[in-house]
Amino acid sequence: MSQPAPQYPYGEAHGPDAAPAPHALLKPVLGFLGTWHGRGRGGYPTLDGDFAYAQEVTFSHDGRPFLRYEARAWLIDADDNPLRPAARESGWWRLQPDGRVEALITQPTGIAEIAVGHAEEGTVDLSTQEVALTPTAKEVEATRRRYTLTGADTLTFVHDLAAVGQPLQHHLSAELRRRHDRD
Ligand code: HEM
Repeated sequence: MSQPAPQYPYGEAHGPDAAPAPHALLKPVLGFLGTWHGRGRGGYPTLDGDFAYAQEVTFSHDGRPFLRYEARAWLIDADDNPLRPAARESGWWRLQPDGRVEALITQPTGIAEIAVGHAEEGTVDLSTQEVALTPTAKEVEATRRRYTLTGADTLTFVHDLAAVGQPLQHHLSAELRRRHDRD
């Protein structure tokens, strides 16, 4: 008797030419749309040494003036073999008419960030406005994230971190390439 539950009827676009058409406010970030992967290096004064990691990042939209953002990383050895899963996060970048970006980003380590910044052609620079922590999360005070399109298919990412009593400083940098098998 009962009808099948309705399926979500709206599409998700992973590229500027995919449907639905992007909202006009997404113009400064159209080059980010899609899935990226690559390698990076990280470290922090409280850690024993630097580490190498690989990462996959996806930006998509549903026609409204925000991007959906998802990233997952894993540690790798010198031959690119996976060592263990590392940070994951997901969130939303809300584009404003003057190019400001308001971002909401959450991580399974108990950290939720509200970050603000701006998008110009090819770069997005976000700094923490507020961090909320679950009771057992590591003490994170602030972050700064810079994403730069260095070519149509290359994206660099730099992440600074103020946490566990340390001032804002480098935690991660990565160079990502666009994946063409997913659009
Ligand atoms: C590509 C993404 C990331 C990678 C590969 C990464 C990797 C690491 C690694 C390997 C450690 C050492 C502890 C461990 O082995 O788990 C660490 C520590 C830490 N990371 Fe990250 N991380 C990433 C993103 C982030 C982000 C987005 C934040 C915060 C917003 C963050 C905050 C921290 C903090 C607070 C510590 C602990 C430092 C300490 O207790 O001394 N990480 N990270």
